[in-house]
Amino acid sequence: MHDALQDMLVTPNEMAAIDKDAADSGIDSFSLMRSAGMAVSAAALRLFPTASRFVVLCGPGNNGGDGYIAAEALAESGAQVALFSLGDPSKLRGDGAKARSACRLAVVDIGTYEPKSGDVVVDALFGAGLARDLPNSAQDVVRRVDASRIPVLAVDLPSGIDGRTGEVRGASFTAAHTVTFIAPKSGHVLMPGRALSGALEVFDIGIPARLVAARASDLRINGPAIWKQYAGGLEAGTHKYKRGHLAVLSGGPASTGAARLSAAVGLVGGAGLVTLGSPPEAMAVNASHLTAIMLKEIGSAADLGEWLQDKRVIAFVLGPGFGVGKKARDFALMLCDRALVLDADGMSSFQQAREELFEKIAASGGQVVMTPHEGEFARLFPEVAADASLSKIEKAQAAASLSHAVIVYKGPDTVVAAPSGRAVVNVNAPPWLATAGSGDVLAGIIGAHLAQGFPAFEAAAAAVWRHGEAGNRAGRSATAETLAQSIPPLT
Ligand SMILES: NC(=O)C1=CN([C@@H]2O[C@H](COP(=O)(O)OP(=O)(O)OC[C@H]3O[C@@H](n4cnc5c(N)ncnc54)[C@H](OP(=O)(O)O)[C@@H]3O)[C@@H](O)[C@H]2O)[C@@H](O)CC1
Ligand SMILES: Nc1ncnc2c1ncn2[C@@H]1O[C@H](COP(=O)(O)OP(=O)(O)O)[C@@H](O)[C@H]1O
Ligand SMILES: [K+]
Repeated sequence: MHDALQDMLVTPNEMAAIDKDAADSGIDSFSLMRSAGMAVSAAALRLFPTASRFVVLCGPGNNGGDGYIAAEALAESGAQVALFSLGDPSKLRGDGAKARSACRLAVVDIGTYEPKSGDVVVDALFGAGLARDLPNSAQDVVRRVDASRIPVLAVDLPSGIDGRTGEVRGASFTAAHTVTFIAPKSGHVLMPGRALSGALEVFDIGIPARLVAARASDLRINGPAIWKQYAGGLEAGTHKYKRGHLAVLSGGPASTGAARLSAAVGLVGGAGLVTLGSPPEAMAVNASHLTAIMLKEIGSAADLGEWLQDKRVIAFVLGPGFGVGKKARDFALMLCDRALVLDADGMSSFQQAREELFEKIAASGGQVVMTPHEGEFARLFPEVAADASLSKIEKAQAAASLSHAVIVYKGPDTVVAAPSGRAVVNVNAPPWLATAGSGDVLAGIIGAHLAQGFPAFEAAAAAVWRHGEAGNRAGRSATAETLAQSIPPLT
């Protein structure tokens, strides 16, 4: 596969540009539509061999055009097909009109469709061109189909999903399976679009890879291709300092567990050594719970300053259980020129002082990763969080640009974004990662990667992926402790 196409994600606008480039290069757009429609019909027959009737719902644009091609192909194969249209099919234009006239089935208004058991709905109402909320007549049919629980095969996107944001526009079908073309759209991987798309199949309708690659942005689905160049095997002659020294800063005596969890994960994640920096009053409790992790008393900024003289301490994790306040701010500002994971309390401490942090990150040139969940994101980037026009990807990109840090915007569809705009969306995380301490585990894996010399973006992307894999290995009863034991090796 062309390198630029590996795991690529496109927005509907980029898809439209690719489409136009294809037409300008002399490719017949109707032949693309025919390939798309044929792929849908093949998927319908393959996935639903016992369907008693395929109900093809066609919209007013090219998504509907794909539907007419699929309906004709299904009928040709001998299947029972019923065809419904949203709006007057005589108003179809261009390829859509051509597809309608090549379909010999009678078409009736969508308002008359009553779902019956044994039906399979082929949803070709709207795809990438959905520009506003679904019209009421489409929302009504979505509700009827939902209530009847008959399976839905979506063409390109479940109608109602915004292909850029993954959000529901009024209402959306819940598809068992979606056949999309050329590349997944961001709306297929962002929630709730990902959950509503069901299994996603990407079909190559024949647009040359060079045309697609020319429009490919720096947006990908997260996977090993992103970081594999930093995750090579260990050389036989390595030693623990070469593998990297990670430091994790502990909170006070009543809240030490989170930092110890990150520290333990740091070793599993591949750092050669991990030291827990502890305030004096928490030394005893930390000492009583540590074995392979080293312990150092770090009570004040002066202690930290002295420790920073040791350039072999490569990376730092600050935030888990640390406590919100001036000490966290002082420590964070001292660490901006190193490799730093600023998590939890480390970020929340800057709610009223973020400019100071962002300026320091910009001026210091370190490798800083921030890991907000939705609440922390809204605290640190309220104006971005409140902008309803932005997708989660765009929000993470805006936050990275504002803060000059790599942003890991956590959740079921974690987005990692760099200040340059480069971004990945993670898709391997199971819902049981939502368990107390799971974020501390993630911070520890990122720290381990930074200690090993990964650049911040790759460190974060690889960690989010390994965290997801750990969840899959640990299974549904995962706790932060079992997650920590289930992190897969880097290669
Ligand atoms: N990419 C490719 O190479 C290929 C793509 N292909 C297929 O093309 C699909 C994209 O086609 P598309 O651009 O015509 O968009 P589509 O989703 O059919 O909707 C647009 C129509 O709906 C209308 N409309 C929009 N929102 C509305 C609303 N809420 N309520 C009412 N109306 C609304 C809008 O009208 P307008 O907004 O202009 O008034 C317009 O008429 C893509 O998903 C894939 O299936 C394949 O054929 C193979 C090649
Ligand atoms: N529904 C979900 N599906 C997959 N991953 C999730 C889901 N909810 C949360 N996560 C992941 O679990 C982790 C939770 O981190 P965080 O919110 O900081 O929790 P904690 O503070 O309890 O450690 C994040 O990596 C997040 O992406
Ligand atoms: K659709």
